[in-house]
Amino acid sequence: MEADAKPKKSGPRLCCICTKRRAVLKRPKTLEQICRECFYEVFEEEIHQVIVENQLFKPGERIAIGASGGKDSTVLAYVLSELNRRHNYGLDLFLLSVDEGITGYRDDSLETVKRNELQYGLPLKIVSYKDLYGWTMDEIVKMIGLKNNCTFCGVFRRQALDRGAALLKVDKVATGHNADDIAETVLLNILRGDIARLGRCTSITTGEDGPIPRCKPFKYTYEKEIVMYAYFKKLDYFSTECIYSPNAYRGFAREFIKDLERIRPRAILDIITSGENFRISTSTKMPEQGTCERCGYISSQKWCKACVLLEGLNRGLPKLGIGRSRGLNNDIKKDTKQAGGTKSIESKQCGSLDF
Ligand SMILES: Nc1ncnc2c1ncn2[C@@H]1O[C@H](COP(=O)(O)OP(=O)(O)OP(=O)(O)O)[C@@H](O)[C@H]1O
Repeated sequence: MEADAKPKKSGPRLCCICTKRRAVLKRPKTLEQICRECFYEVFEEEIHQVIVENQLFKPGERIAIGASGGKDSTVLAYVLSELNRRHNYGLDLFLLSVDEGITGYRDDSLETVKRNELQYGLPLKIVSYKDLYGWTMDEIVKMIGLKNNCTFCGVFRRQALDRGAALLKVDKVATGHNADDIAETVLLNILRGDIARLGRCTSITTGEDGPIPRCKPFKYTYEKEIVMYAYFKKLDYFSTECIYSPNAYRGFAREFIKDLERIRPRAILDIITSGENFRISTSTKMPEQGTCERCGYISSQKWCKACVLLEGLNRGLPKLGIGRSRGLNNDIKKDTKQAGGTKSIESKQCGSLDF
């Protein structure tokens, strides 16, 4: 080194978007070093673009936000109400919570949602498994144990959200499913060979043929960015995992995706794109949509999954609706010589593979 060549002073790294303010974070999706203000802007703007490009909402619509009190739905409620104001979407927003009856988990997270109701000025409706089905998850777990309890919870929650949405008379339900959730579900559906669900799990809007459509404004939003946003904005959310969720298979898929993301952040978006581009062979038998003969809810079987599971619980035979090849619908089918012979590809072990 020459005597007069002094090492350059390295000042604070500047945000690579505005090039003015100091960079305080590395954006997980792109690894760009950016400032807090630019992070808020790109985060919110990307969600706005997704909403506009996919025409998720129409002016004047009533929208229920599925609010669990967790980070995703809390950020969704906050960002949707901000965007609604800023861009004049003209939406009537509501918070809709399902109380599964899990002591030490949902009761605490619902307290968070009640605070969010005041913080964001969004009316809240709570529907409970106890009122709808006569059972809390605590009671179900007491009867069936920890194995398969997610099946009950997932199936009941799906229907409970629809029923709550009907009570609120909303046009659509928006949920906080994020890009990581969707990539994980693509992978799980491939691993299980679940073609029907693989075909629809990447759709940003689902259930348009059912009672109330659902949409996922966070389809392309990374979980790490949601956590960062909630942290910097100091949003009030509940961060404990469900005490009854020992779903190891899903856990492995989640870890695998996190490992891929560490090496290559784009992996999450690429898995979603792969899921979107799968083509279902025309010879694959798909379930036909009908209505449950018992409760009138959408179902591809004689009875919907919730009624089958409930019947099992009430008869003291909780395994009745679990699994693929056995179960009440098959008994019903046999009894009534229902249309057929097609093996059901609807009844899977994990209740949350469908959004
Ligand atoms: N009990 C509930 N009541 C209302 N909506 C719910 C409930 N549980 C889940 N949801 C909706 O489904 C989405 C995905 O739920 P999931 O159980 O995968 O939780 P998550 O990914 O941890 O999301 P969150 O951080 O919002 O809890 C949530 O973001 C929310 O919109």
